[in-house]
Amino acid sequence: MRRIQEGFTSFLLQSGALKFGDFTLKSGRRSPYFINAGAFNDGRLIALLGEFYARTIVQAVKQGTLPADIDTVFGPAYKGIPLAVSTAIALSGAHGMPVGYTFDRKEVKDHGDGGLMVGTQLRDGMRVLLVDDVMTAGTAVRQVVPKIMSQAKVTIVGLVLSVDRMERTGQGQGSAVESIMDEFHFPVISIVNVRQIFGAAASMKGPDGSPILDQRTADAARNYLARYGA
Ligand SMILES: O=P(O)(O)OC[C@H]1O[C@H](OP(=O)(O)OP(=O)(O)O)[C@H](O)[C@@H]1O
Ligand SMILES: O=C(O)c1cc(=O)[nH]c(=O)[nH]1
Repeated sequence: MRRIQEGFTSFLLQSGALKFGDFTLKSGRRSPYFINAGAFNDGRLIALLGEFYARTIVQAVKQGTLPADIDTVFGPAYKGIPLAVSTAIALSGAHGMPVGYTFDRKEVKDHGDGGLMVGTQLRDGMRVLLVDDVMTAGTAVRQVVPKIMSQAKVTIVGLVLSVDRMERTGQGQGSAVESIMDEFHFPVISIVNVRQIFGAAASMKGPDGSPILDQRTADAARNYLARYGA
């Protein structure tokens, strides 16, 4: 797994998906780093991303954390949509795990095909695997789970993320990921977490041989995690 984590950190940096600066998050927190899944904006990058998800899922199936018989991969709109599609392509192709893909509309469509969901329609008894890019406070997941369950009696078998930001949500010490696992009783697996990203990036050099992480960025990240990290 360590090789996946280092490879994925390089991928985040090279694609420009991992940015350093000053970002206001959905939770209102101001973060010195940000993962922008919108940077996976061409066929090669999104195919590579889908392959990282597929390899993580296959590994979790081998370890018994996820079941092998997943019916559909669900990505919450909007940025979850290309994740679900690229993961379904990678699983169904090279990994021999045929699955559907599903995503929600943010608004219900009342003409044509209509409905709230696009792709494989959810039916009672299906096993659904959620994918999303990052988790900070867990709000996106808390919003989408009831939406899924309003469609059919499915089992959500787990959630796979690109990055667990490992942030505390309330006064307690636990992370948002831990709260979601307690609340919904499914495993949450991340390709990489924020501490692994900074651990791997610390020894990486740019094309000109200079360190990827300058001291100021490393200090800002450390301070942010000391304040908000689980
Ligand atoms: O754990 P949380 O605090 O919910 O934060 C993380 C979520 O926020 C972002 O989505 P956003 O709602 O901005 O939607 P988008 O996919 O339409 O950009 C991101 O894609 C995650 O889904
Ligand atoms: O918490 C968020 O809003 C958030 C954090 C992050 O790193 N990336 C993102 O798209 N959203």
